[in-house]
Amino acid sequence: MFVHNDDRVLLKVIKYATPSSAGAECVDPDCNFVHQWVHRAGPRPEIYFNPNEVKAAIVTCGGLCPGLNDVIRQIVITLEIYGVKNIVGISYGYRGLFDEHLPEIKLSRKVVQGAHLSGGSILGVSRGGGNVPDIVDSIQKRGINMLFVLGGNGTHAGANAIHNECRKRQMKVVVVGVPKTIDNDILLMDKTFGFDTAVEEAQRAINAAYIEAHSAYNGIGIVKLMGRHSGFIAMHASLASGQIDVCLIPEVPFTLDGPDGILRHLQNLMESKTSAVICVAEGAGQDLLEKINATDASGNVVLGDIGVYLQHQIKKYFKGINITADVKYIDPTYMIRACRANASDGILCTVLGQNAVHGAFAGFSGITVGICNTHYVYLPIPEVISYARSVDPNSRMWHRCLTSTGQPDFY
Ligand SMILES: Nc1ncnc2c1ncn2[C@@H]1O[C@H](COP(=O)(O)OP(=O)(O)O)[C@@H](O)[C@H]1O
Ligand SMILES: O=P(O)(O)OC[C@H]1O[C@](O)(COP(=O)(O)O)[C@@H](O)[C@@H]1O
Ligand SMILES: [Mg+2]
Repeated sequence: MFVHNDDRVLLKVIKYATPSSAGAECVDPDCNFVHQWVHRAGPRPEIYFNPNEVKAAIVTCGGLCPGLNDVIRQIVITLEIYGVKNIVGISYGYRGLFDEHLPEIKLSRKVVQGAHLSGGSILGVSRGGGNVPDIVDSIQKRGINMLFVLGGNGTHAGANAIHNECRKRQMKVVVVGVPKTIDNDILLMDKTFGFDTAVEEAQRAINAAYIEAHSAYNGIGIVKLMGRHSGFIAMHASLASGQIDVCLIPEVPFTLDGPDGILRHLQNLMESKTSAVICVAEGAGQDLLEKINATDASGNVVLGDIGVYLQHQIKKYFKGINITADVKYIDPTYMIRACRANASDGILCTVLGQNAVHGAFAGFSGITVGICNTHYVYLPIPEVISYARSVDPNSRMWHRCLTSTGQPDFY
């Protein structure tokens, strides 16, 4: 069963009645519906490559994310179904494309069969390094003509630059991305793989913090979750657990001190229910911390530890008002990131991997695959990385989260 090249998927599916409807995005006062669509993903009847002439390479970049191995596995399996025999893995992200000491890893169904049973990436990951012309020289030298790039915003910026350089050199090479970000910060898609697993795994940490807090006299638990600029994991994990009293995300500023601050709210919670659990995203409250003024190898800003800071400030506050408080801090971030994908992400990874290969065989390049309104689509890379997706503080989901925690505005 083939997909027609003119099949389209709508990006927006709500027709708002008025600009005042919750979450309305209207272009005019009547909220007329504007059709915005993207290509439907899937196999085409005509293929652009002779499978015998394909050398496919897969590379995984950036931080780890549950599901990387599932996607690698499915790309390999689907390529073999198309009849491709020359499939390689690139070691340690883009580094494997410029460091000549890192050999290619020969991939086949046999090699990847059980890869999804563990977390991480069988190919390894890395941040930073590499200039695009050197990477494209290496692609040319190795005879790679299909490149599958698994990574986040930075990786996709690299993938797009590689695609443009290949076009400039008139190379018959397709570059297809599969968005990997546990933070779920890629635009235009329902979610990215690994996010669901992260939310699920975070429940274990939240539950531990809850039990500790509820078993202690005036217990306060703090759980820090990933999310550099986007609080999706913290928001969804808080909503899922129903055990969180205060959820803090990068998109919503807060104060600690004063009558509207978090510390006073915690004091009220100790008086009313004798325990509290806080879920904080790593990028939250950075304005309260001393700037580190450093970036990682990829140029991402290094954040201060908001969890440690909160723990310290809460302890100091309760000591100052002479109230006993037992504060416990849990940072499960790397334990979550190293997990294998759950069932729902396993399906997402499988379908994304299959569609990445269909897109490459259709001859599309500079694209990435995603799920949009429950349908699988191909999106142009520049569109999805024009900025990082973040939680809208006016969104219904954030308000649902606030209703669930019962927290006030902290400013
Ligand atoms: N603007 C860019 N152009 C080219 N390559 C980039 C760019 N930004 C990041 N990269 C490369 O992409 C890789 C992954 O980036 P990083 O930010 O660490 O992870 P993520 O892809 O998850 O955002 C790194 O090797 C980095 O050097
Ligand atoms: O310790 P590392 O590798 O820098 O990773 C930490 C970062 O990785 C993430 O989980 C995801 O980041 P990427 O999308 O860039 O891989 C961030 O939330 C976090 O700040
Ligand atoms: Mg990045």
